[in-house]
Amino acid sequence: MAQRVAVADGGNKKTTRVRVAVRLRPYMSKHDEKSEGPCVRGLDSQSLEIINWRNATESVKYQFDSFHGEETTQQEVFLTSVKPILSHVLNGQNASVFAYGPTGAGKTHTMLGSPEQPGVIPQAVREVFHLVKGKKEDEGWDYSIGMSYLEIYNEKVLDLLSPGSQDLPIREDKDKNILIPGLTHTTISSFSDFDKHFIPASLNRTTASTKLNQRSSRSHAILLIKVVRTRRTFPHRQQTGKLYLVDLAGSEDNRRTGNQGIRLKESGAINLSLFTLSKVVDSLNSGTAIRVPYRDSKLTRLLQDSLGGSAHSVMITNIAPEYKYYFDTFTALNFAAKSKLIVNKPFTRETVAVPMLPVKRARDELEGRGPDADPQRKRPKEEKRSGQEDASSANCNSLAAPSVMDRLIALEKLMMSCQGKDRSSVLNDVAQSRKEIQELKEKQREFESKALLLSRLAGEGSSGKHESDFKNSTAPLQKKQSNTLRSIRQQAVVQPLQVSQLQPQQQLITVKKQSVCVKKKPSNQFEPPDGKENMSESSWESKLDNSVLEQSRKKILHILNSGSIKELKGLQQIGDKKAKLILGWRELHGNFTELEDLVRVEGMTEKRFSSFMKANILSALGK
Ligand SMILES: Nc1ncnc2c1ncn2[C@@H]1O[C@H](COP(=O)(O)OP(=O)(O)OP(=O)(O)O)[C@@H](O)[C@H]1O
Repeated sequence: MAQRVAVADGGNKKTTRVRVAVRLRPYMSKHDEKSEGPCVRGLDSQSLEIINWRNATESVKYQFDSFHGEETTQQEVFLTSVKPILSHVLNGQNASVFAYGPTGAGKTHTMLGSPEQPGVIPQAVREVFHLVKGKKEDEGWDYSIGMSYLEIYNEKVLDLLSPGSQDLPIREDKDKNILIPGLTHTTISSFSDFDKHFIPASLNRTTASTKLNQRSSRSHAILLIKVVRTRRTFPHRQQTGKLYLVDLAGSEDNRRTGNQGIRLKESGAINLSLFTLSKVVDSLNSGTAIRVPYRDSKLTRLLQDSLGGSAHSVMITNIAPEYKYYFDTFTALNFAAKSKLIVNKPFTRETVAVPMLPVKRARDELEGRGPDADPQRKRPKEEKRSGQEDASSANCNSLAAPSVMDRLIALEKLMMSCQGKDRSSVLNDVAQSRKEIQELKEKQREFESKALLLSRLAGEGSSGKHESDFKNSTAPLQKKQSNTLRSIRQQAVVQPLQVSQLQPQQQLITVKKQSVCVKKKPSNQFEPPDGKENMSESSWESKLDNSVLEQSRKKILHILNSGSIKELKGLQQIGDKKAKLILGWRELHGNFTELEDLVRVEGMTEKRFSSFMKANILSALGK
């Protein structure tokens, strides 16, 4: 009888790094309503540059294991990034290839492709058969190849070869191999045999139409190719190599995808598992983590024996060049480049004087007094700033108000300086900043129709003055200056949140007050919902000393913002499900600004919140 042997990698326990490739999808004008042109482009076979959000005349350069530009063919991607790891699978080692990136950036195209342009999956399977054929002739091993195909949808493991099956469990055997009992495993004898099973199973994958992609993948699709080789002679040693080919669901910003209801829930699960994946890749690549957080999502748990350890892994990060993907691209690049050398362009900054609207103007806009105030009046405080920032805000498609800009600058510095540190807090900050930016951008759009044309100096004064410091022969990457863009620039300066005398916290509240979707109540003055029961729910608060109450609230907020699942579950009325929802919310939106934000978590009504507060504060006081 065949004996199973544990597969070791020459006794070397060192965790291998995840190789990172980036693929840029061709520019598509249909994704660029404002005709702004691309905001990212390749430099050479390993690096690319993206326009700096702080100043469109600058760019930031990233370097990866490989970069595949817009022109790269499916075959080139396969040959450079995937083929080199396949031979290991025949030697009983594990490997994984996964496509990561924003929705609509080309993951499915890269992994699956089309009959005319087959992607990584068909090419890799063909290659495995080819390699096995080559091996058989001279070595004393018999090979058998099998496949399983599953999707992780809303944190459920579903068998795509057996549609309609239930959520499958993920287990680990004593040799630390990951198993999925009940998952269909089919032996395949040729590539056409594979196709016969794979193509109909692919149609079982959960997809749906979102604003950004008509056929957006709503699940992570995972193809497992297992190669088992058995020694022909006694004692018939057997080795199993696993190859995971993964088409991840897109990382999403729900404001842009227009997701609601079920799509929003799917998106929460998608983003949560991608966040965990980013932590796992980060831990593996930094080499400093004591514990790689594989168990925090089904996706990473399933890939545990094929990602890190002695496995060979490649992440292909897909990005799109259009401006509307800018922040998704930026985030994806920062994720992908975490363990890479991020080269920050050393710019000689020229100060460009940009006339800014007075602070009052923004208020006038907010209060509906119209934009008739003197457009030449300047904000004294803003003028004292470096000038560089003024130029930035004008040039950069009005991405952010100063407070957010400051925050992003700090964040960017942090990202560049903390290689090797745990970056989950940085990622949280990124999520928070993105949220703020989105809110600001929405606000801007509201005022778009009212905004007066301000000064053309904002962009024109600076756009020709800076020269790219990149040592490449290509022309500087600059945004096309469409009419629409100009008007957006001008909105940058009428951004109502540039009220410099407000503290950041106050500014945030201002945004939220204007926001349609955020219910806001001043902290410490939580108004109870209507109804008898609620009246009694609130009366207990008035019996407590204010400072005691405030202290308890702070403690609860602290746990909500930094507690692990276990710590969250330590709170009254928070079970496993709610703790996970809170964690998920936090990962998507960043920290809770105040306790009342909790009502934004799925299933937390105001009534429940009220009762949650009472239970927790009273229990903390031992009442
Ligand atoms: N390199 C490429 N060359 C040509 N077309 C491409 C390329 N990459 C992507 N596309 C096209 O762009 C569109 C979106 O790509 P795709 O569906 O692969 O994105 P995705 O990242 O898988 O999106 P989602 O996460 O929503 O599933 C498709 O029409 C696809 O054919």
